[in-house]
Amino acid sequence: MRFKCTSCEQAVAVEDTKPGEAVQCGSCGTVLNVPEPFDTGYIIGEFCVAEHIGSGRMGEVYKAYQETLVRDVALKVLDNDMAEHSEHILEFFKEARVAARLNHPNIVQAYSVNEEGGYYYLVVEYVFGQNLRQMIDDRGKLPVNMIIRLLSQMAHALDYAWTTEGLPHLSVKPENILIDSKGQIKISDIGLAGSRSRFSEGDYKYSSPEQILNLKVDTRADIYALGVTAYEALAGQVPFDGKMKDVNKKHLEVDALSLKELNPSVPKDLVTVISKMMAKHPDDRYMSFDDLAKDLRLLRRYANDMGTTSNFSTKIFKTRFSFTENRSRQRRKGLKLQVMTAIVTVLLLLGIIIFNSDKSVDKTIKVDKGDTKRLNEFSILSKAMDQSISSVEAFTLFKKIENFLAKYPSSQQAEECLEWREAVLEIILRERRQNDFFSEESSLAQEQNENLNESEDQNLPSQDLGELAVQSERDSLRRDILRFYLGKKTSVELLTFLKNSEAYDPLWSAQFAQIIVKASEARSALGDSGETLSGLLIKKDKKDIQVSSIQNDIVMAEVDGEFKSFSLGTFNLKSLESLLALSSDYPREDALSLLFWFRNFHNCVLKENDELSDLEVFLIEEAQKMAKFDFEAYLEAAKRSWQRNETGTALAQITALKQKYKHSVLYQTDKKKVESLEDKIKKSVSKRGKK
Ligand SMILES: Nc1ncnc2c1ncn2[C@@H]1O[C@H](COP(=O)(O)OP(=O)(O)OP(=O)(O)O)[C@@H](O)[C@H]1O
Repeated sequence: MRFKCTSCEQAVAVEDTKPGEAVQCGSCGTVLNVPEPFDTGYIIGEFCVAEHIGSGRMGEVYKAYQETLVRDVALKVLDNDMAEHSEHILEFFKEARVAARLNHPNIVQAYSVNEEGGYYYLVVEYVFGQNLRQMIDDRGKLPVNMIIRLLSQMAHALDYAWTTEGLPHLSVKPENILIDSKGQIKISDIGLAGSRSRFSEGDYKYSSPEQILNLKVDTRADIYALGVTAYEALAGQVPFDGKMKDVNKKHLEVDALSLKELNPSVPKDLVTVISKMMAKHPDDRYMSFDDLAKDLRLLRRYANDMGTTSNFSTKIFKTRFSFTENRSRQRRKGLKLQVMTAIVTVLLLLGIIIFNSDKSVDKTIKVDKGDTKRLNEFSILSKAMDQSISSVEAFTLFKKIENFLAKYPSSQQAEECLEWREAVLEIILRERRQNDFFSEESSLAQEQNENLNESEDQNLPSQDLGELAVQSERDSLRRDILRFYLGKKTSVELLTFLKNSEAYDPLWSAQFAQIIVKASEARSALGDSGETLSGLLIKKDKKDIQVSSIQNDIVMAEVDGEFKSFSLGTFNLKSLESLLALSSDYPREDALSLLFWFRNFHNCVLKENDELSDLEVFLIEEAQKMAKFDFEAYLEAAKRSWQRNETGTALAQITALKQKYKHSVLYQTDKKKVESLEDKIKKSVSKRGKK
């Protein structure tokens, strides 16, 4: 484990020691006591724990500092109970990945999800401020304007999550609403509904009737919970209090006490909005957060005029509100009916399961011929199980088994498949643990090499499995990574990203991590000191040449014992070198370094007719797109300068364009266009000269 020395602030790494034992700091010699995991100073991944913030259903929450990115973060560490179940971990990772895709000013940003030493933790934006629970506890009833603002911001965030990812929050409550020091509202834990609900019965005081009844839920369940939250913040008490059983009953059947009576300063219109949010039947609520946001906008617009007697906007609300008292009552009846139906259904199901459990497998479901082949693949895996199966293969197989189960959930073969799925998951997790290559910077390269050698030495268990490993899931992940890479992300960001994706595709991530590290080295060598990239093998005029150095657009290389220089623009399109001729400045270096290292990393030299890997093809395509963009931008700039009569600039621009692209396909294709513009510019220049 690692922790920070309290004296010199350097990281101290210790092995086989227990918390409380005395050790000496390797840097300054101070004698220190080994802290408990997650005590202040404890280091996990690249995060140094600062303090414990609180506890939730998923586990403990800590404030920590991320030195590489110089920022505070919050670490949400999974409970041991939860971390013991591989399927929960997988779900946690899956949900965290979806959460990380969300990007909204009113949503606590999820950064990454990691594992170290058996601890699984989510890293999220740290919100410096208070949560709504603390505010209600400290201040009692909160101001009307603040709640309208809170509702609006929450509505935007929840609408965004629902419309972009189809994610309901399903745990909206004051504890999850954070208010930062500038008054900005941020909702936390979005996307983690499944992981959270595993270990508790839920936030019953905020649960919508449909959640209580276990019916299908959508974003309207969040509308209900947010209504309850707003009610509590304004009334200083929840609408329904007591034991879970009683509260559930009240959610289903009882109307809350009048908010107006509990807090006369709440305007009638706001009372109406909150009542509509808390309607028992989802159809009587706002249909979406967007609808709610519209009413809130109206409320805010008139906020200055709002008073206890104001009813200026009632007209507007009335036209929008779709429900009447009558309909509401009908709904309630309907709801009761649904409760009865739900109970009867559960009893029936229980009956069926108890008395006729054999029939839960429908043996008549036939597996298609094509899909029977899949089962053979699964059985091949079974034989190869104890041999070396890479995690990539395991992951692909896992996906396949999942698909099979989704298609034939109650077939005879499903049971066997479930067992295989479990076993495959084990492999994935085992590999994940083995690939923990980010724990120590210094041993990074060595560990990666080990991982790589291991994977190279592996005998692929079968042709079938080998093919399985090249599946689309993996490719899309690669694409993400490459986009990141080409999108000028820093290496640190990329490494963090890889660390997360490693759970998904550990082997490839490990390889790519090495490429990134090396490519960054190459890039900095290219950029600053002009140091060599000697040793790189590239293909030129059908010969393998060894690069001596690359600077700007010039490659120095030894060919037949002689040092020669080449313009990068002269490299063949189909080889990886063509990237240089095609891409614009920054990405060109990145992409090329990456490709060089990719090739060298695999100890192979690109031959003229070599088939390019998917990765390379993709990189080349990306580079081509970027180059096209760059080329057109040059052309457009020259044209504009010429139109503005800035002929000197125009000439310089067109000359630069030609110099940069004269060897590229882009130039060949648009040669006429370039030359005709050049002609026009030159004519203007000479006209000016004559004048
Ligand atoms: N990103 C964050 N920044 C600052 N404090 C946070 C952050 N996330 C959570 N907290 C605080 O940590 C505590 C525990 O949060 P957590 O989300 O784990 O549990 P909860 O919301 O109280 O309950 P539940 O797990 O049921 O959602 C809360 O007091 C919360 O305000």
